Amino acid sequence: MSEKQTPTALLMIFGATGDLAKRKLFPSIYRLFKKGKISNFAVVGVARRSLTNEEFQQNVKDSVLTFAKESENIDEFISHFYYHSHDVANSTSYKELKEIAENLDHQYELDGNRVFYLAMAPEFFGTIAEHIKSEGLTETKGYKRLVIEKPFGHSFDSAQELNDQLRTAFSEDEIYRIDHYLGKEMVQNIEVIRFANAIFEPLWNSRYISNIQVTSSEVLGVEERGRYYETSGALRDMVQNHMLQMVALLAMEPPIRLNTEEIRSEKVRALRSLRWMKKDEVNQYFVRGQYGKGTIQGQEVPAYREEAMVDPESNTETFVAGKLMIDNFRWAGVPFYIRTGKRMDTKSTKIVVQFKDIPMNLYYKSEEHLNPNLLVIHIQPEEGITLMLNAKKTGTSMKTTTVKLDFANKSVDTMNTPEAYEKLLYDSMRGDATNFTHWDEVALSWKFVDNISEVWEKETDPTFPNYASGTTGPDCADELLAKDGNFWWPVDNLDIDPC
Ligand SMILES: NC(=O)C1=CN([C@@H]2O[C@H](COP(=O)(O)OP(=O)(O)OC[C@H]3O[C@@H](n4cnc5c(N)ncnc54)[C@H](OP(=O)(O)O)[C@@H]3O)[C@@H](O)[C@H]2O)C=CC1
Ligand SMILES: O=C1O[C@H](COP(=O)(O)O)[C@@H](O)[C@H](O)[C@H]1O
Repeated sequence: MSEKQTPTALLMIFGATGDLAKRKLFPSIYRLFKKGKISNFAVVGVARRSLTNEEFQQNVKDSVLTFAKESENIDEFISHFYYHSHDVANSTSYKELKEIAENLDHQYELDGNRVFYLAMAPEFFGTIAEHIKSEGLTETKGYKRLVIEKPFGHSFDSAQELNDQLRTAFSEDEIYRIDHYLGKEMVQNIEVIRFANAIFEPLWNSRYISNIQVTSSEVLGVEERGRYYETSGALRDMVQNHMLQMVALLAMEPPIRLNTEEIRSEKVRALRSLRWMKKDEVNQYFVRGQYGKGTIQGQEVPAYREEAMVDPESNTETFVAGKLMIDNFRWAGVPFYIRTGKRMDTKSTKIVVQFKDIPMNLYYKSEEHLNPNLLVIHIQPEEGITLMLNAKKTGTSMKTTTVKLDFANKSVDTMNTPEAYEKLLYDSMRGDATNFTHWDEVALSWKFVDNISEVWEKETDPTFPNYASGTTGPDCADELLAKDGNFWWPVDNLDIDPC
């Protein structure tokens, strides 16, 4: 697992003038530097446009000041940054990069350790990896690792093709596939909540749990990503990766050791247990939606079909809800409900574990309504855990009331936070691949999602747009749970009645 607590490495960022580098990567590297987690390091930014080292360093500085909002030792920090103007298809340019890498290796005593971070459009991933290998950048006495952004393919077949290309240059244990949800504090906490608490693990099965709900709702629309989103939709954009990863962590068996291989192998087993749907069953288990216009925080927002670079008759889903069944001994009969959507009423990612009702109502009082116990894991924007219990109302009567036990972690940004990238970058530099997705997980997730998209791509949904922006999504999502006698627990305020 962790190789070294203060790793030394040359970080080569392909796509260093892009949005991800500016908003997430530079502020994250800065935080690692500021906390003293890295000191012997150098960064080579690689992108198409022509920039001097000084101009690039100024960009990095601006990004840190804007997104990390800090400036301590900033000039020392940016002195570690270098720039190389480069076209991904140009072999000569990789030779120049090799020379730069060797010089920096020597100058910063980096032991030949190299992390290649691909923060570029996915169509370039394979070409870059092949050139890195063919032009000798992987010939180094230290480690070589490839960190790769999403999306990892568009289907199982394209993901496999990409994987084969990457594997010509890097072995599986050198490939770090980013799923930024795995860097989130409370997603990493799922295992600890489950396996470090005697009060949960014995109950974590079909005897005591009625259903588990995982919601990731966003207020933002597709913004300027219409072109990408039209080919992706919520199913590929969120379900194939983040949602299934959270389900795998909730459903997996306790690993025999808390190391990368054992955790991954349990996640793979959980994904392998997902019930396979026949084509004519897909719409019984999964429903979709597309946002229409609406009002969010007092502002009118356009419908998805009116967004830039979106087909005015688009059939792309911006919302997905699904019922996953995990056909193994532990979970037989327990639905895992997932939902994710854009332009919803709240930005929130939450997991609600609903326990089964107790076998008798308190003292057989039929008029007394008892709420089920709930364990709520708040992933974002607030981070924490809530346990909903029943207790006696204060006073002389024996009436019950629901009480909340709350633990709140420090609140972080409402967005895809740099903290997640900070942890993942650090892990990639010190060789801990636990919170990255193994090819086996990617392959299983794609096969599951392909089965759904193959059905949806053949059927235009005549109800689109079927939810107004600023709402909790389409009615079909509520009907999906109502068929089972269940309902979605609200994600913004658990004190109110279920939605
Ligand atoms: N932005 C985000 O928040 C997130 C992004 N991602 C993923 O990260 C990756 C990068 O996204 P993002 O930063 O938004 O993309 P951008 O479009 O903002 O940046 C693209 C980068 O690629 C460079 N580039 C483009 N063509 C070439 C080429 N032929 N040769 C060399 N460099 C080239 C650009 O350089 P130049 O500008 O000089 O042309 C630029 O640095 C994508 O895979 C995306 O899916 C994942 C999660 C979130
Ligand atoms: O990967 C993605 O995630 C973001 C949501 O991330 P979050 O950390 O803000 O929950 C989503 O907006 C984007 O479409 C998707 O590509």
